[in-house]
Amino acid sequence: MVTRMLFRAVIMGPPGSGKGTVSDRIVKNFALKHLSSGDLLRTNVQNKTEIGVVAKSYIDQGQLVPDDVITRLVLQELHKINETNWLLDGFPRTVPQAVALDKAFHINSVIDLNVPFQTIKDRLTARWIHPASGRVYNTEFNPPKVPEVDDLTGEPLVQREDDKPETVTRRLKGYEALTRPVLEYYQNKGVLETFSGTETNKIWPHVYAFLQSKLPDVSHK
Ligand SMILES: Nc1nc2c(ncn2[C@@H]2O[C@H](COP(=O)(O)OP(=O)(O)O)[C@@H](O)[C@H]2O)c(=O)[nH]1
Ligand SMILES: Nc1ncnc2c1ncn2[C@@H]1O[C@H](COP(=O)(O)OP(=O)(O)O)[C@@H](O)[C@H]1O
Repeated sequence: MVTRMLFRAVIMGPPGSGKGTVSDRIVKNFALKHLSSGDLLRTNVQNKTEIGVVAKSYIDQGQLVPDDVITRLVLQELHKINETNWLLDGFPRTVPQAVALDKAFHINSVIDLNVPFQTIKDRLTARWIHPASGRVYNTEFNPPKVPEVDDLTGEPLVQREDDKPETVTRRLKGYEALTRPVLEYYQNKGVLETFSGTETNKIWPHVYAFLQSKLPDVSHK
């Protein structure tokens, strides 16, 4: 069956560990579709959809959106890209989400970015995003060509409401309590691949080599 040959990966790591940045590099180098639960939620918030209205208060407070809401949203999107290899970013974040995902798809690999919390706190205060595309900048690491302006569209960049220091602390605590068990869940299934470090540029070559070993037949750009 064709679906058996498809590559389904998840990228995990605490908020600010570089999931979006690494995912960007992955899609530039491998034939994978990237789906970010955070981007998906922010689009819904922006468009004031029913889900967006519910999700906003959770996101702004640095809390997770209820499992049933996010699971329905993400699975619906994944079914739309059923025919392609994909990389899921930001989901699952709880064990019930992982169980629900397992029921729908077979996950081949879980890429875990293991970055110290102090490094993350420093990074997130310098994060700027282009909401419409999900493009991510950092005033120190990858600044836009013109401050506070998106390189491609010229539109203004914004700082995320949930990147305020006190909200970041709450998100990191939530990660420890609710998401770390998901790493154990995947470890037990034998699909967890952990990449540790404090700099994306040093972690990236290892992720690249790992994916090359998993996706040998994918055409590289
Ligand atoms: N200083 C620094 N910033 C980084 C590095 N890697 C990513 N960033 C920035 O850190 C922030 C968080 O990265 P992001 O990819 O959005 O993480 P995510 O929340 O896990 O998706 C962004 O502003 C990135 O541009 C790095 O190696 N060093
Ligand atoms: N799988 C999920 N389960 C519950 N809430 C989620 C999920 N994915 C995203 N969210 C909500 O969206 C917010 C932003 O997520 P995301 O953009 O992935 O953050 P980061 O990339 O900084 O980890 C989270 O703090 C949470 O409120």
